[in-house]
Amino acid sequence: MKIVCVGAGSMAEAMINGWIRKRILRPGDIAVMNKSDEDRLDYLTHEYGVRQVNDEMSMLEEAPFILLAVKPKDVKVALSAVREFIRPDAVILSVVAGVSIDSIQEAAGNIAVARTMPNTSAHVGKSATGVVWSKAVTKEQQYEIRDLLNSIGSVTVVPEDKLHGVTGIAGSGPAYLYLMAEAMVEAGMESGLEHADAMRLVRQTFLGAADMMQHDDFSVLRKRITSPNGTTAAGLNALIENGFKETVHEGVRSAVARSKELGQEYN
Ligand SMILES: NC(=O)C1=CN([C@@H]2O[C@H](COP(=O)(O)OP(=O)(O)OC[C@H]3O[C@@H](n4cnc5c(N)ncnc54)[C@H](OP(=O)(O)O)[C@@H]3O)[C@@H](O)[C@H]2O)C=CC1
Ligand SMILES: O=C(O)[C@@H]1CCC=N1
Repeated sequence: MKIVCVGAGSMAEAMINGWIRKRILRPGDIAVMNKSDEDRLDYLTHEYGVRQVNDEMSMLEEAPFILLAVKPKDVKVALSAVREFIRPDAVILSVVAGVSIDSIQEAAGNIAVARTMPNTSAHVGKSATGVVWSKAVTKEQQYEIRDLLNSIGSVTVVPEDKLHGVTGIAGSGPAYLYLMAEAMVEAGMESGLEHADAMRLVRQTFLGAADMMQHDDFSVLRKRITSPNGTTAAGLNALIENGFKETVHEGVRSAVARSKELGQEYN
């Protein structure tokens, strides 16, 4: 047993899928537990081959890593139910928004904690993950954690207070892009495109742009598309005049503020 997932929802599944697809962990290395949704656990076992803790809390005693993937409001109750079974030399890998290392250690006992902020692109091994670890995390454990996180995407080590910003642009970030994509499909259909065609065109536009973004600054890429007085200039001017950048700033600011609120509410 390598890792027990306390919480088996969207984020846990994305990471499990990434780890298994990237062969960093075998299904049998992973066990899952949640609050009450047994059908969910059966789905994860059927889909990925992972094990279920059920009442065998002794599985936690075998695990060098515990993935904490419950909602902030559930952290204290979830950890109080498992703390006596967590190995003293284990590391809690938390993906919980806002909840500090200190709060997790207070609820779990003085266990080493790595606080991370991934996103659901972990499903396809392309998460943008921020991480910070408590002093008790050994160098060896840091390497293992980096392997676990690198296998599902990129890893950025930040001071703990910067994880709010990571949450604002990366943890929540994919949702902003999906909203933009939805709006582009709707607008494409308004221009007369069939839904299926608009979906295919928007998907490929995002896919191509994401690849291009690996090689050049975003403003350089944008300028290469913007012919003087052309269609892109018309589109960008309308977006900017209608407050597009301010709106994006406001969205990120709101997510960052909510992350800080969660920290205050549940620390
Ligand atoms: N979704 C995302 O894109 C991201 C989420 N996160 C963070 O990941 C965490 C989980 O989010 P997400 O996966 O979306 O949430 P979900 O609601 O999908 O999953 C929450 C899980 O926690 C379980 N749970 C609740 N209470 C307990 C408990 N006492 N003991 C054990 N398990 C419990 C639930 O079980 P049950 O179903 O039985 O109630 C469920 O499996 C959050 O803290 C979130 O901030 C971080 C980055 C991205
Ligand atoms: O929306 C949330 O609170 C979680 C954390 C980042 C993405 N989803």
